[in-house]
Amino acid sequence: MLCINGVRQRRLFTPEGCFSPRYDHLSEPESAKDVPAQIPQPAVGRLSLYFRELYRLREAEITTTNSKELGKLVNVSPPVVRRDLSALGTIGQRGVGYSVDALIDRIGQVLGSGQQWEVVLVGVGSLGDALLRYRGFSRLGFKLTAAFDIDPGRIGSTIGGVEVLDAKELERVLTATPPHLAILAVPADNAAEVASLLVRLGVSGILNFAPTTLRLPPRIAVVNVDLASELQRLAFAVQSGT
Ligand SMILES: NC(=O)c1ccc[n+]([C@@H]2O[C@H](COP(=O)([O-])OP(=O)(O)OC[C@H]3O[C@@H](n4cnc5c(N)ncnc54)[C@H](O)[C@@H]3O)[C@@H](O)[C@H]2O)c1
Repeated sequence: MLCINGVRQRRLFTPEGCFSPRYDHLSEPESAKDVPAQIPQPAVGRLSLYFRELYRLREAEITTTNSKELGKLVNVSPPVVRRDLSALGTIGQRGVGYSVDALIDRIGQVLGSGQQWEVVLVGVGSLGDALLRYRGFSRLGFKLTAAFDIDPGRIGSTIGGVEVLDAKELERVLTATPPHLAILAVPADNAAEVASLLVRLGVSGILNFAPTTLRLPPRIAVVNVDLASELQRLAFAVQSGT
């Protein structure tokens, strides 16, 4: 589960658990004009899964799909697929199904992948190193532009094509080219301080891997990723047979 940290005013998710696509920190892209106001949070998770599978279909040179096929790929029923996709507007054709390209465009538009997001990484330990090497971000519109660490053994190295800079350079680099998002992969004890600095330097959203709760202004979107909690949920599911 991605745990959404509380944000009181401009929310990524509303109190009802609905996703409100946000473009408030950017000049509004053309695509944002046609984005549904709210989407239930579970549907957002499914849209992301459809998106991933649609990419696979496109790579396999498959040009159309339907709710049955898509549902099978992400393990949900065809009516759920149809409901999720109809919330995005009319994109399917009876008897023909959905154009893979059109669906990728539309879901990408709604989830914000139809635009380029600049992302910085802070903390290039074992986790940060793996994230820098991961090739899956770019196709979703996320560009890792810079990485920072305090360890002299890491500074100056290039990982996944990104040079690791001294964290002392954060202010200078981010002031020159403010990123939209940041990934925080520092130890928990240092996370709050780094997060506050990132916010002061203009970052609007933080993907937080540090096992700590960040207290940030309500306008900042925070998504906490906690694999240990996920394992705990899995163990619970196995134990309780759910
Ligand atoms: N969410 C998850 O599922 C998950 C999984 C693994 C690790 N973690 C967490 O992610 C974080 C990173 O884990 P790791 O295994 O890579 O740890 P690590 O110790 O290997 O790496 C942490 C890195 O952060 C750097 N660092 C420390 N303070 C910094 C600062 N102020 N500015 C910039 N860099 C700084 C360190 O030099 C080090 O390179 C930890 O908080 C860990 O608990 C989360």
